[in-house]
Amino acid sequence: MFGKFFSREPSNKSNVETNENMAQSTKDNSQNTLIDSDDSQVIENALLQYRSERFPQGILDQQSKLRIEKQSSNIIKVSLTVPFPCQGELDEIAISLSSALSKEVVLNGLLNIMPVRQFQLTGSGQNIKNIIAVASGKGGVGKSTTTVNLAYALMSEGAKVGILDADIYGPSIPTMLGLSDEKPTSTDGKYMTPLKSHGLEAMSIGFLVDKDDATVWRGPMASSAFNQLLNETAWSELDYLLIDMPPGTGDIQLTLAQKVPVAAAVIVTTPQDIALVDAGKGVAMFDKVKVPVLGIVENMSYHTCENCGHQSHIFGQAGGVKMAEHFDTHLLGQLPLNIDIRHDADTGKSDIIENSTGEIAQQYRKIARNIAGQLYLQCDNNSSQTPNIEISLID
Ligand SMILES: Nc1ncnc2c1ncn2[C@@H]1O[C@H](COP(=O)(O)OP(=O)(O)OP(=O)(O)O)[C@@H](O)[C@H]1O
Repeated sequence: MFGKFFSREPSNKSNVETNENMAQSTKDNSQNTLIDSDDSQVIENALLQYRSERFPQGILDQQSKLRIEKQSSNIIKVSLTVPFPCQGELDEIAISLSSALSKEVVLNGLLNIMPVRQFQLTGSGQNIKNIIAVASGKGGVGKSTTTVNLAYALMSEGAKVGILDADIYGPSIPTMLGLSDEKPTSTDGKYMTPLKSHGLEAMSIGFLVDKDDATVWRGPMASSAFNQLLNETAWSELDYLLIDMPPGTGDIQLTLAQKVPVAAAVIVTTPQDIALVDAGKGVAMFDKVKVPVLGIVENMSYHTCENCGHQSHIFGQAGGVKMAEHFDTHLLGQLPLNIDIRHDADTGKSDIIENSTGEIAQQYRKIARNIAGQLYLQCDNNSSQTPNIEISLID
């Protein structure tokens, strides 16, 4: 995978101070903790040349700072600034570097996320960098389950994340986060403190009123309840706030999409024809209010038999792929119909937090990286600029 990265050609970036020079300058002081300049060159070249779906123009961009430290004779620690959460991808690069150098290489991403449409909470000075709406045209496709798991997955990738449950008519987030018996409190009588599950901040109408009361609300009432939830919650400084939108594409959804400074939207669907038609309406709705759609997550795409490993496509096959092509958007990922996903959602557990390198967690984490990466690529103007790399070598 990394064959092409390990050529020893000198970097053509004039502003890159070579590790050899830096190594030379510190050599006399700390001979035994000094990093081998060959190792450092291999790491630098690998990162400079690294390309992926999420980093078509390279992982070291204009703001990148690369720091290469030797932790012990056999461990090299590398920190680099990244424009969106992608720790899982850095871990994969680290594995390849470790095997190439026969030393343990640890890659640590320092987040430098540019806000696309920053939301400032009135009176608190706190900012939410990016609000992402998660929507589905049709109910029951697993939108809330996917929102919760993607929020945990973004956290596992390194981001600070919150969830706002805008599914006023059927708030399921409290149950999915294991917070159904909790009530928010307020320290100043003005703002509600969001509830937390494994560090994920959450607010839902389900924390405040009885489920049955909310289901009879009409449009304006639902809309004002939603505004209160967003504006009267004392969110921390968040990188991403995911909004679990009510299912459908009617007036309520349209009003919500217009009222909130949503940076982008993600559409969840199953591969069934009927769900896909409705998901298409979701794409059209966001187009209408000029909110970029980052792509489609196909949920319940396939089921893998626990006994023989056979994959069956219970709800049809390739629907999400066709839909993404039709709407000229991205298929952000496909998730299995899986009993653990259902069990976690019903019992308020999170396999992603408890086993962040497990198979299901890796699937959600990859989609989370695709979402954050697409937001960066589609909406951030700096993404195409030439790298200006600062490299420091610490001994
Ligand atoms: N990938 C999956 N594998 C197994 N079960 C799933 C999966 N995704 C969702 N589910 C289950 O499907 C049911 C519906 O999911 P969920 O409530 O997330 O759907 P929704 O689209 O948000 O529904 P609504 O539109 O009614 O709010 C839940 O019981 C959930 O546990």
